Amino acid sequence: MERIGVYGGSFNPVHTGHVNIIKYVLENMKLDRLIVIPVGCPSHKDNLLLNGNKRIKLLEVACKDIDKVTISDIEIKNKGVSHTYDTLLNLKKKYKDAIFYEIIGEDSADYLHEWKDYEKMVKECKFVVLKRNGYAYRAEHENIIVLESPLYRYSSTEIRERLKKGLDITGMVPRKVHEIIIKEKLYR
Ligand SMILES: Nc1ncnc2c1ncn2[C@@H]1O[C@H](COP(=O)(O)OP(=O)(O)OP(=O)(O)O)[C@@H](O)[C@H]1O
Ligand SMILES: O=C(O)c1ccc[n+]([C@@H]2O[C@H](COP(=O)([O-])O)[C@@H](O)[C@H]2O)c1
Repeated sequence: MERIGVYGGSFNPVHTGHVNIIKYVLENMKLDRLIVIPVGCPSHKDNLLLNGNKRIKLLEVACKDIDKVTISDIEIKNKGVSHTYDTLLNLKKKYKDAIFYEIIGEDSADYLHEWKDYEKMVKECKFVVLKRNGYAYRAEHENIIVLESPLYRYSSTEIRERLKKGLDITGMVPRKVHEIIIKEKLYR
């Protein structure tokens, strides 16, 4: 059975932590494929995100050299609020005989029980939780796997704030992503 990782997020913008998480999970969960899904319209926060196609472009640049990774526009193309369970059902139609591993950080895991259709989702896929600074999540279901992952630095918020203040973000995002952010004056 194909092992498919699904990594959803705002990616506003993609940062070095995201990229390291992708590499770590691919390796440690022995995934055959990992689909990165930038959110279209978030259900749980204001939609003040950079345009979806720009976020996709930055993700493509960031993941260009990582085997087995694809960036999906499924949530960005769909009108309406994005819900992970709806996306999972869509993917299940396309990849019929696969096990899905939803990749999240501990901060997301902390309110996972509030996600739409959480009870159904936790029976139909597995969650893979990555450690995050300042959190101490404990799994409450056998399908939630907490990895003993390294602590990855950076958050998109931190990067947006630095850019607004005109501060340097070298190393916080992949080099090519940095170049585009500067060239196109994103997040100013
Ligand atoms: N440094 C990190 N360590 C562990 N998990 C992370 C890290 N950065 C992001 N994640 C996880 O990756 C997923 C997507 O993250 P997201 O795109 O929201 O980035 P973020 O840095 O948390 O953004 P923001 O600061 O805008 O909230 C979420 O489940 C989040 O918990
Ligand atoms: O489906 C839900 O109800 C739901 C509620 C909160 C968050 N999510 C998803 O969790 C992922 C991480 O969210 P965020 O805000 O940390 O980028 C992203 O793909 C969201 O769509 C999903």
